[in-house]
Amino acid sequence: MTEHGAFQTEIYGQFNPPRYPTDPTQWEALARRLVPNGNFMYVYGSATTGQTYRNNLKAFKSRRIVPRMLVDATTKSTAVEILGKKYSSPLICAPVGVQSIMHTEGEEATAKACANLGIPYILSTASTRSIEQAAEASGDGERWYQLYWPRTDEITISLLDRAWKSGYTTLVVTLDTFQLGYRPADLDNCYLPFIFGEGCQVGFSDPVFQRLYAEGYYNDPNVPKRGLLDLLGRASNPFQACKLLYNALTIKKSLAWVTEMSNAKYRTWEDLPFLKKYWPGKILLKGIQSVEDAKMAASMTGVLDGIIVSNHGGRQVDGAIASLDALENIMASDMVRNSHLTILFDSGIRTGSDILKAMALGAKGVLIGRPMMWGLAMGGEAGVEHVFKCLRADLEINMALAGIKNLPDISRDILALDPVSKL
Ligand SMILES: Cc1cc2nc3c(=O)[nH]c(=O)nc-3n(C[C@H](O)[C@H](O)[C@H](O)COP(=O)(O)O)c2cc1C
Ligand SMILES: O=C(O)C(=O)c1ccccc1
Repeated sequence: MTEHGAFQTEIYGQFNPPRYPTDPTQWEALARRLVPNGNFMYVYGSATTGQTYRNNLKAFKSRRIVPRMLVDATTKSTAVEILGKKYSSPLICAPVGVQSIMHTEGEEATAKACANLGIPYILSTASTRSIEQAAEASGDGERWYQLYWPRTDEITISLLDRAWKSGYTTLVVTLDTFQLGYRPADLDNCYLPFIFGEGCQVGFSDPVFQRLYAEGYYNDPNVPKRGLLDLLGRASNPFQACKLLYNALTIKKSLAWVTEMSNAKYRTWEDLPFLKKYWPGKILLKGIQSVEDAKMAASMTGVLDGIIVSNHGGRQVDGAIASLDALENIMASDMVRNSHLTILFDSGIRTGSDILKAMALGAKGVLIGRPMMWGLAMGGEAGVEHVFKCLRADLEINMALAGIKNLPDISRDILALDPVSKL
């Protein structure tokens, strides 16, 4: 556990200027300059008009912290307990796919940064590293596995088995992305990394997927087979022929894996006990926004351990409720508040005071998405570490200045609605 003010000294006790900006509002602009435009836009982008994304941020701005004075804050601590384990801060790394588009070290860099700081790392099913590679990078660190629930049960069982054997302790089942949202930036840029196998490593390294693929399980009898000569005949030189052949082979395999990953649409609440049967650890549902769904989750004692209130960073439903508003609604339910569920939150967290606001509304921990990716773009492992260190110092300092001694004591009484935004 960290001592009083430890995160603040981590940032202030430096004799040289920091390598990366400490202002959270500068990370995105820096990342924009550092990576190719298509890659940047994939991470930055959101659904259709971007209104859900903007609403996520606005929901934070419309709530203001009302600081209390003459509170003895000498024992201030950002420590929290999540799912029965103690952590020095409520920060959690969000599951983010295709991290190689931000930095060549991809998920390995993020996993190492999290392990160095004692922050739970969540590996996405859409990763550019296998379950085992990411586990090795995460070492002794706490790690969770995010599931895009495959269509084929045998593959689901294989993924769960690999993850458990590789030391992942908690399963995060993402429900809101059984297909990608309508994302104009990627459509205009023709940007879809998975088609070329980027982000398919969890599947490509899976023995069951490999076997099924080799057995022709994914061959669609309705699609006429295009002959090899027909394909190669379209190339104007041998180099292009090799490229066409390579792409055709990868695209076929990628499409097979993407089909596997895009099938949560067939799942209902009744299917959840299946996961419990094959997963000995804790299970969280990610992507809950409605009070009704939160209540459903609360009724599933013995199967579910918690929910992550999230709208996927505004990337899925355009015009959806801001995630912070959803959290407030959900926490107003007595049934949810008094249930066994651990409530986590994401979508729109950019600063330490945002973390305070989400916790004041009832979150026990918060997932950081895009800011972590900007850190990855800025400097790989060191960049991700920097972003997390800044966020937790910012949290610690604002907490003390607002008169909050311990995060578990925080309540919504410290919040006021911004009168301007209500106009
Ligand atoms: C580039 C990108 C890829 C993502 N990939 C996944 C994923 O594979 N699985 C998942 O559950 N969530 C995924 N998410 C959603 C994040 O886990 C998280 O919900 C979201 O980024 C939070 O919003 P924020 O970016 O405003 O912090 C992704 C988000 C981004 C930006
Ligand atoms: O882009 C995303 O938001 C996302 O969740 C995802 C889904 C599949 C592959 C890669 C990322």
